Amino acid sequence: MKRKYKIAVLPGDGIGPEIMREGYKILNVLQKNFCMNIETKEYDVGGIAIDRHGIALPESTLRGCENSHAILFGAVGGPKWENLSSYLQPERGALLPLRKYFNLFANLRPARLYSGIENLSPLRFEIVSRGFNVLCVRELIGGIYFNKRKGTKYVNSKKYSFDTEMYYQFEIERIAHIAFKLALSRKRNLVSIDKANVLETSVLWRETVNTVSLEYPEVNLSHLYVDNATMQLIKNPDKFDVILCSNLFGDIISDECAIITGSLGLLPSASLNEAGFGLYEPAGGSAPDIKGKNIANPIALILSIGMLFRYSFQLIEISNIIESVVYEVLRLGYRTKDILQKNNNLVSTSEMGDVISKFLSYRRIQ
Ligand SMILES: NC(=O)c1ccc[n+]([C@@H]2O[C@H](COP(=O)([O-])OP(=O)(O)OC[C@H]3O[C@@H](n4cnc5c(N)ncnc54)[C@H](O)[C@@H]3O)[C@@H](O)[C@H]2O)c1
Ligand SMILES: CC(C)[C@H](C(=O)O)[C@@H](O)C(=O)O
Ligand SMILES: [Mg+2]
Repeated sequence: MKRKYKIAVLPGDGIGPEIMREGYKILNVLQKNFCMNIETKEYDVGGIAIDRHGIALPESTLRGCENSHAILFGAVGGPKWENLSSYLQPERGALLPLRKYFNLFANLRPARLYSGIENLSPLRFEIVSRGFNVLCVRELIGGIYFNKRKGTKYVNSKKYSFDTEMYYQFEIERIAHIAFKLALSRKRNLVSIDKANVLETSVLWRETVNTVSLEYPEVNLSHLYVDNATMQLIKNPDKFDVILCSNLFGDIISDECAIITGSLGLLPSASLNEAGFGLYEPAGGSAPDIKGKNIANPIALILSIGMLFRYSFQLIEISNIIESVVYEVLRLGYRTKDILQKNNNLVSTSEMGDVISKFLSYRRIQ
């Protein structure tokens, strides 16, 4: 009997449902043309869940995710829910708890500028023609995002707020091992990013990454302060291979990596736990500014499906095919508005999904 692949689909808010529609087209092609037994079940999450169930992460959604082999996530958040108490909002009420609940500490965000489509980048051709192929490895369930010592208080009637950055050594160790292992399968070049000239957590981060590095003598490790790293990425993007960051620094650095490749709408992500269970989502958000216009780029979501097949189902060939079809379509000049250049063929969200699924349907597993 064919293995059944059960995917919990959480479209969410804003452009989430729009790009997810294109994701379904890809899954349908895999089902029909690649004879895969894929079962999808959709659940509410984020603002839409607040509207329908009163909370951003309903029990039914959590149970649905638990009963699946992987989670495919669109995006959450938007102006409609911004005035709720912060812990009830879609981001802090659903996305962060989902990451924590499933222990998804390893966030992989691969950003790549393929040759022939360097013009997608806002950087000068002479810089990007040297190449850009980076895997951002972000710690996802620790640090300043999750520490409970946070809040807003008054002292002598002066209002203040605080958040606390804190890392256990084991949290740094486990994400460092992931980054080193991934570096072994790439160019063996790892840059760890911190702010060890100022922050205690970064001193521990650097010390721990150095200790872990002793187990990976084949990997060339270097450290950069985060301010310098943001600059070096723009100046010498080709010098990076794997980047290791804390939760907050990884959030920022990964958006920078995305725009080096042309758009946030191109950056996929996988968030994994020790057992390999994963949540897959575009690195970008619900993009309220372009919601409902059929102009959002569905590629980050489609590449996230590719990552899902790679990391949760170990179907590497399927994942490679999805990736290569996406880059073929881009090379042929099909572009959504966010990455449109002169002489390109402007397509809508749904047309991009149609083109990619059509090209995918011509492919076969060897
Ligand atoms: N994973 C998530 O669910 C997630 C991630 C980031 C932000 N958010 C939420 O999304 C909302 C908007 O946040 P923001 O505006 O800071 O970030 P955003 O990522 O939604 O948008 C930033 C910019 O990138 C563009 N963009 C993003 N994805 C795109 C795509 N697929 N195609 C074309 N352009 C795209 C947007 O139009 C916008 O100009 C907030 O509520 C935020 O908290 C959610
Ligand atoms: C929406 C937000 C909580 C989230 C994060 O900060 O992790 C997003 O920006 C991301 O990059 O996945
Ligand atoms: Mg982000």
